[in-house]
Amino acid sequence: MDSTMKELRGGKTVLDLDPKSTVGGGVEDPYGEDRATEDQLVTPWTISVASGYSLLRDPHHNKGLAFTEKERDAHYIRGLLPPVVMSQELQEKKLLHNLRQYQVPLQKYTALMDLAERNERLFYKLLIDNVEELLPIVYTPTVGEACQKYGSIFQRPQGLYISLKEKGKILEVLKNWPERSIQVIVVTDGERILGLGDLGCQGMGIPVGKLALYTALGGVRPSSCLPITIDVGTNNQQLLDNEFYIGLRQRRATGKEYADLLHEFMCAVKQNYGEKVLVQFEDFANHNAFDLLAKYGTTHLVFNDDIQGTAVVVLAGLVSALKLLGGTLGDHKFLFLGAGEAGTGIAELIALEMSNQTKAPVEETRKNIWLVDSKGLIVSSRKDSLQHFKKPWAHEHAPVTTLLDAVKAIKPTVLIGTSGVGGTFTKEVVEAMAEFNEKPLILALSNPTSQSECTAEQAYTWTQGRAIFASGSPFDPVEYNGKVHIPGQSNNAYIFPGLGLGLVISGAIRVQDAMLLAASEALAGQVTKENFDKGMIYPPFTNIRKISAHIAANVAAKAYELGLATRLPRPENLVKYAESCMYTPNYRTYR
Ligand SMILES: O=C([O-])CC(=O)C(=O)O
Ligand SMILES: [Mg+2]
Repeated sequence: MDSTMKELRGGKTVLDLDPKSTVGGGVEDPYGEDRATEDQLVTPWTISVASGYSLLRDPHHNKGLAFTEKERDAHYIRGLLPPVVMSQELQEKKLLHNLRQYQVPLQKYTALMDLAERNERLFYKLLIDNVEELLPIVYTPTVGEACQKYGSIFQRPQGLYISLKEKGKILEVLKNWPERSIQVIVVTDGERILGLGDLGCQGMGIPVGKLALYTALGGVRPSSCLPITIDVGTNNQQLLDNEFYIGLRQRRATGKEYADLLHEFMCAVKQNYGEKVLVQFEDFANHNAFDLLAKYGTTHLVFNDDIQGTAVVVLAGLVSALKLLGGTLGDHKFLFLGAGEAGTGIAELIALEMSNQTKAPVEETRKNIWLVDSKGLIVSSRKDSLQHFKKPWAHEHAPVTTLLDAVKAIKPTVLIGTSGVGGTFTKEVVEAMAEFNEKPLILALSNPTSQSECTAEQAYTWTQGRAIFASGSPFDPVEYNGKVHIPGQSNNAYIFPGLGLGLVISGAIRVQDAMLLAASEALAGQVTKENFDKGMIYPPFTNIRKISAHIAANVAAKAYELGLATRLPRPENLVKYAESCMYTPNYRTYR
């Protein structure tokens, strides 16, 4: 096989396999070097490094104590390590043991980020093998606290920072990133980090966390992932006053200045990486998120995780909840608290799916869905003063100012919280839901845990154990009246890794609603009878790589059907193909 020379930072050279090997009946394999076959693990690439010292400090190649005697001789490592040779499994066991000694989640977070910086494969092996335990550390909720304290805990940059200072030079900045074949970018401007508000440049923890999940949960190769934070300032005065703040010390640029920087960024991304690179918008504020998605949705491969990813995971949860509740989507009535990205995004996807099922126009199916924002129920008399994304939901109704009154007036079967404000599903609200629903479906989706509209325990207690409950952030199982209830985690982490993998392996060039529905259907299809018997509406995260492969396959199939896939010919068995493309973190043998 061909080899290519790659310059390592510090002037060392590594011989690497050409990542564009051809596999699977002539289909160009986007993952090349990272296919998970046994063959690959025992007859791996050729690597020759001028200095063993630099090999030990390169997180992509470092294996620490797992370097074998032969490798220590061949790659100038002898003496640079203690004599013992340790297996990856034993290294993993040791790390897990050490992590469990920390009482504070943020300490676990920094320990895991240090590991990623030191030994990437061990980091991913640990994360994949212990996903349920470590997801709340690397991701929501701990990542939220990490962003709040990012300036203080900052050690090394983990992604690309593009600030107003880089205006006119964004293409050059992209070229400074050491990897060239980027397939997925997650970008934030930090203005609405989870439900925590404007964290400015410190929002970087979010793209880093999301992309760690792209690799661990979706099998996208780490070197193909690029976290980016766009810094246009922050309106968070506490951060501006904090001496350790890492971002621009100015208030947010808006209007043309903002739009121009974003436009330069989007153009530079396409110019540098081509049209098949996926750009995932993450945690932008409402007033930019919808506009960016609309503006670039027709020219770039873009996806908004908060509008679309959250919608897909919630729709999947609703479809599987129907197995417990009975009826069709059209038989249910939905009430949202929160009419921003997540609220209106979910509402629109539900209305679309209802319309597909009943053939009624979407203008009709929307009428089963009601939204409450900070000023009360969204009704037609408020139309003039509403932001454009709220207008489709302004139905005929007398004004209602509180959530409790809205619940009493609308009598929803499903209550969905996307408000970003913790504790807003009060006892009265939840009890009202339980009054006219045998099994009230309650989704408290705001993140992190502190912003959840109610806790799992509250939902089960206030409904005498009758609620079907899921939340954005994880909650432990709750015992009520001798029965254990397992809350679902309705988080877009179920979706974006598989959806992104599907886009990448099919070479898709656009995201369309039909692909979102395909992703949702695939997730709902992964909930087993055993899960339903336990009252679960989502499968456990332990199976997430298999789930992601099914989501990827369904999304890719839809991309081919719509003529949006460029990777030809279409592989016959897309699930198998998706699985075969997934990155595995096991060490390779270096010859
Ligand atoms: O990051 C998460 O856990 C889910 C999400 O996108 C958000 O809350 O903004
Ligand atoms: Mg988000």
